[in-house]
Amino acid sequence: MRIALFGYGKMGKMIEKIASERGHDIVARIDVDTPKIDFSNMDVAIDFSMPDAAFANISNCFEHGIPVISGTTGWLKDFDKAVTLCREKEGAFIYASNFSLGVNIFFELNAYLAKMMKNLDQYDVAMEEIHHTQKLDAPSGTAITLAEGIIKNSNYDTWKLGQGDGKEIGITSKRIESVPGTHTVAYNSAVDSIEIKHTAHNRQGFALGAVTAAEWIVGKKGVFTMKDVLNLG
Ligand SMILES: NC(=O)C1=CN([C@@H]2O[C@H](COP(=O)(O)OP(=O)(O)OC[C@H]3O[C@@H](n4cnc5c(N)ncnc54)[C@H](O)[C@@H]3O)[C@@H](O)[C@H]2O)C=CC1
Ligand SMILES: O=C(O)C1=N[C@H](C(=O)O)C[C@H](O)C1
Repeated sequence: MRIALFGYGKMGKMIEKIASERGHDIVARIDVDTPKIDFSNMDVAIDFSMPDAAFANISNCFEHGIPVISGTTGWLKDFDKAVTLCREKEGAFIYASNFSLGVNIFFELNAYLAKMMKNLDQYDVAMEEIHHTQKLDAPSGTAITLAEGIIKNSNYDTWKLGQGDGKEIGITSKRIESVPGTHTVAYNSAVDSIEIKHTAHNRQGFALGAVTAAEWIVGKKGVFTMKDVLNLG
C-alpha cells in the first residue's frame, strides 16, 4: 500500500517504522514546509499533524479522492464539516482520538462501568489524563472520548477541564516530560473509590492501530470508527 504521511513528527516517524515493517511504502512525508503535494501516487493518507492543520489536510485529501486516517486531536470543531465533505465526495474517513487496541478496549470498559454506576448517586466521577509537555491540546482527545462515553451511559450531561460540579465530569490534565499517555476514570464515594486506568508505555500501539485502520479502509467508502476496524462491542 502507498501511504502518505501528513505530519512527520513523533507519530509520523513511528507510523513510518510500523508501516515499513508491514511491507507498505511511504510515498510522501508532508510537513508544515512541504511546498506541493502529489496526490497521484498515494492509496491512503494518515494525518498526525497539528490541531490548526488537520482540517485543511483532510479536506485536501477528500478533494483528491484519497481515503483519510485522522489521528490529530484538538480540531473537532470542524469534524462535522469533514464528515459532510467526505460524504459529498464519496470518500472514506476514520477519525479516532486514540488508535491503540488497548484504549479502544478501555473505551468499551468505560461505557460498561458508566452504565453500572448510573443510579449510584453516592459516587462522583472524576477523570485524569497525563501527557508529555509538548502536547498542544487539553484535555486530550482520548479524555474527551471517555467523557462522551460516560455522558451517553449516565446522568452526567457535560464535561469540564478542572473540577466538575453536579452533572459535570471534571477532567484534570497534567503535563509531565516524556509521558506517552495515561488516562484514569475514577468513581469516588465517602467510603471507597473504583478506578480504571490505561497507561501507554510508548507510541507503538497508536501507530499500529493507525496503520491497521489504513489497511482496512482502502477500497471502502464512508465514515467509519475504530469499532468497525477492530470489531469491538
Ligand atoms: N489518535 C491517536 O491515537 C494519537 C493522536 N495523537 C495526536 O497526533 C497529533 C500529532 O502528534 P505528535 O506526532 O506527537 O506531534 P508532533 O508535534 O511530534 O508532530 C506534528 C507534526 O506536524 C507538523 N505539521 C504542522 N503543520 C502541518 C501541516 N500543515 N501539514 C502537515 N504537517 C504539519 C509539525 O511540523 C510536526 O512535525 C497530535 O494532535 C496528537 O494529539 C498522538 C498520538 C496518538
Ligand atoms: O498528543 C499525544 O501524544 C496523544 N494524543 C492523543 C490524545 O489527545 O488523546 C492520544 C494519545 O493519548 C497521545
